[in-house]
Amino acid sequence: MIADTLADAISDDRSLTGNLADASLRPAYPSRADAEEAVRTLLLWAGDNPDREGLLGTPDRVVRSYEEFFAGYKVDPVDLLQRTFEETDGYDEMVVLKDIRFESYCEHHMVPIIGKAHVAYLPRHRVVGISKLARVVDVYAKRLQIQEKMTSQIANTLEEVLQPLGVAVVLEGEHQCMTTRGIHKPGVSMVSSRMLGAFRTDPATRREFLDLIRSS
Ligand SMILES: Nc1nc2c(ncn2[C@@H]2O[C@H](COP(=O)(O)OP(=O)(O)OP(=O)(O)O)[C@@H](O)[C@H]2O)c(=O)[nH]1
Ligand SMILES: [Zn+2]
Repeated sequence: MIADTLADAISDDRSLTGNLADASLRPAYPSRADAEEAVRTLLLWAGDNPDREGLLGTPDRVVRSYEEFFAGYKVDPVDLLQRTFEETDGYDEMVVLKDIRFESYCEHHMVPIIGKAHVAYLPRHRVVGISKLARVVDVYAKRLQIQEKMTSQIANTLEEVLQPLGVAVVLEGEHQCMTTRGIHKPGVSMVSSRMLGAFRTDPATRREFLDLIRSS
């Protein structure tokens, strides 16, 4: 399902994050003109003149950029996983998709978190198209996030929809709020993980996954 507006998307429980679940706490969805006006205000706040030639098109460009950065609010990740394949001739080993680049946005500072996701699952009966694993990563990345929440959302969705024997998700992210502002520590990356099913209960399964994502 592709929702027409953010308001439609956030009225769907599966797309919800945080307080958006409670309609009474949800502010009205702004018009495009309101969004562009907000960018003009920020240009003024930065100390520049939004009416100078070089900045005249900037509110429109920023709003279009935001549509791209935050496209994940309009997609239901559950829908992405509906097509599965049963004919695997008994395949019952781990499936690992590693080094999936993601671009997300820190919910505290609204600056990029750029990194890699590694996703694995142990199929029960059916497998899913591997591009769909990367699509699920993208849907949650293209929202305002903290890395721990994004890690859990990816793992929980795969578990809920595929009902496999286990799911593992590891994210490595560089947070621009730590590299280009504040503490200014370039080169630092945050690692987060969520292990479910066999990846949580069976140390050998967990080890195999961690070895596979480490090897080049
Ligand atoms: N746990 C976690 N923290 C994050 C993530 N992204 C950013 N942060 C941190 O969120 C915190 C927000 O802290 P605040 O003290 O409210 O904000 P701030 O004054 O801008 O903090 P500084 O970044 O230390 O300048 C900072 O420590 C960030 O490094 C994330 O994905 N997970
Ligand atoms: Zn931040």
